[in-house]
Amino acid sequence: MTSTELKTQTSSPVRMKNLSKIFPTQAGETEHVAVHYIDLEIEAGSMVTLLGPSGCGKTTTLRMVAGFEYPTTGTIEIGNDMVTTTAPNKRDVSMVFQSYALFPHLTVFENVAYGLKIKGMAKKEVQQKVASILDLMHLSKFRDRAPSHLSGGQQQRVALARAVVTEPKVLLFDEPLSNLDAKLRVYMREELRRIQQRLNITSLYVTHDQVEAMAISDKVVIMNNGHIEQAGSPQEIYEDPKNQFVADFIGKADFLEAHVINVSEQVITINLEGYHLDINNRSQEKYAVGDKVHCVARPEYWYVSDHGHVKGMIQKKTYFGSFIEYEVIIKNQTIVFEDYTFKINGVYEVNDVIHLDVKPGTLRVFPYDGNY
Ligand SMILES: Nc1ncnc2c1ncn2[C@@H]1O[C@H](COP(=O)(O)OP(=O)(O)OP(=O)(O)O)[C@@H](O)[C@H]1O
Repeated sequence: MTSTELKTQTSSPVRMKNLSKIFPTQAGETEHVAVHYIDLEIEAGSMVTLLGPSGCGKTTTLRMVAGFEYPTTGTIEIGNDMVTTTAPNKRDVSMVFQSYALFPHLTVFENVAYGLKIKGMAKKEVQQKVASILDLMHLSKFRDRAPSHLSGGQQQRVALARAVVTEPKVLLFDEPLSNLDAKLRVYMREELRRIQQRLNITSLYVTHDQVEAMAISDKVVIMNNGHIEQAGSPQEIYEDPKNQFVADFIGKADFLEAHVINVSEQVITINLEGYHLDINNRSQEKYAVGDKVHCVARPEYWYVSDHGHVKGMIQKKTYFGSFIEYEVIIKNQTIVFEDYTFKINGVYEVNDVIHLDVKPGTLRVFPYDGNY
């Protein structure tokens, strides 16, 4: 293989240890802890996404890995190199921005070639390498166009080509798809994941969009107030949220008030509006009989059953094409139930009384917190 062919890289992990960022006091304000002593590893060749509400510290974390901000405490390693305070251009990372940040006066080819020329690569090698990457990104036919003559999606592909052509150790994405319309976002996120996996580049991605995060990530990191609430595969985060914040932030969840009526090593039995439900006892929290708890249920885990544990009346029905969402009143609380089987099993109407059961092992309990 020549150096101009596209390689699947030997990737490097990124390790952040005890990383924090405290922005200094400004006039009239107290100092602000944007990132709060986090530990996080991005495994070699993997895609990790930072997800969380506005202001939770996602961008600041990304910028510390890029070298645009220096941490207040902690360290950042890329492979075997400690880069905590290394200048951005010396740490072998590339960043893809929401704004594309292409050079308007250069063609697509020249934009992608720029970083290689700066590195002093010979002209012939540059030609071959850029041609390979444009081919991989399905951009060859646009090579002589100016960025202004491309669509948003095409411009973002050029930005990605420019970021990966220099074979950086780490690729950083700062909400790269935010400017694209919904359909193009879906297409582009698939493209982006394909390229990241094809080139095996260790990547850190910041987004507000949880579906996007689930679709492209090996690991999703849920941040809140500068802390990591949970890091795990998309499935772990969705199916086994560690706390109320994660359960509430990812997907839909009912937070139902209930009381503990029995606790064994394996099972916590709760009383939900007079109905008794068994829940796997996997929580770190210790519960006692009489404790008030939140019982958290995902809407798609409920199903109608003649002998269902919980009886209620439908008060609202909404059609979403692939499922129907029912709001079911259970005495003083509402269970939201999404029925994906209605095209086979039939439809219920408002005021119908139904019995619901829930898929075993899918309910969670958390300590009662008036915020939910
Ligand atoms: N240069 C700065 N000086 C002072 N405070 C800052 C600075 N940059 C960010 N912050 C604050 O740090 C906190 C975290 O900001 P950050 O941009 O990392 O959040 P975010 O999760 O990326 O938010 P968003 O999703 O809105 O982009 C915010 O409260 C923000 O106001």
